Amino acid sequence: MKILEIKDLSFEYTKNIKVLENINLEINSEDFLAIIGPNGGGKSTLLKLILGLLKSKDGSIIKTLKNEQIGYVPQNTNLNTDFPITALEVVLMGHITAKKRIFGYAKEDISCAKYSLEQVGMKGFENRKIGDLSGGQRQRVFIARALCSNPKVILLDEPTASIDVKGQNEIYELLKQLNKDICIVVVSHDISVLLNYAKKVAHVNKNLVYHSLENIQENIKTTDEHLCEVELLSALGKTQVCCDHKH
Ligand SMILES: Nc1ncnc2c1ncn2[C@@H]1O[C@H](COP(=O)(O)OP(=O)(O)OP(=O)(O)O)[C@@H](O)[C@H]1O
Repeated sequence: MKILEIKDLSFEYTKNIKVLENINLEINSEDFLAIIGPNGGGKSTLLKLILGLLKSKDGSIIKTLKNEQIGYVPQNTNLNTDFPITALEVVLMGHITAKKRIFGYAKEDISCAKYSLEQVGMKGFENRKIGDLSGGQRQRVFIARALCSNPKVILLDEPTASIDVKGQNEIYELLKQLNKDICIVVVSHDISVLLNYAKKVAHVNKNLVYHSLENIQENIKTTDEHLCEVELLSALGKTQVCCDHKH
């Protein structure tokens, strides 16, 4: 099912300097879409437009979802890890109805937050301080926070930045599990990891070039731990992957 359609979308922060130009993209409920591209290419801007945090005058974004059905895991979550807040409290922050009352959170909000932690493999960590968790565990907590509103799609901006290769794979395995029920859209530079999980790739560098990966993933697997973006794009080019884009 189509959940989002972007048509002829352009965006500029500064007048006459386009950061995104003529973007066309369709996202379906079962997708695992990787958004790749160089620094400053416009990936985060595209996510913010999808989330409605930025608005554009040019083009349209048609969503069949309510805003609360879109989960978001931002880049470099700006959380002071010295702040004495527990994993459970971080997750509760993502619960739209959760309000701290005089005697604490409502029982149903707490059980929902606990279930989200369980979904990301963090059962038993509810009362651990967020600052005491590893980078990978902390990222799972932020994914649990996004899961709280029962989203149909989760957008993640560089979810594995500063996490080691083992931790990256664990996060992507988790996303693969979640993708059984939820559409996943990930901005990432971790090309080799993404290759094993993404079903589609959108390369964003002001324009958007779309690739379906389904039939070529096997061909471009390498023994290297890290496949750089140039190698990936060259592999995509060699295998003549069809792109439904206009240059
Ligand atoms: N708030 C802003 N005001 C003005 N320009 C901005 C703003 N945010 C981003 N930009 C500019 O827009 C362009 C795209 O930035 P964006 O953060 O979307 O790129 P990105 O592909 O996500 O980059 P990275 O991979 O480095 O995170 C860059 O040139 C950036 O400097």
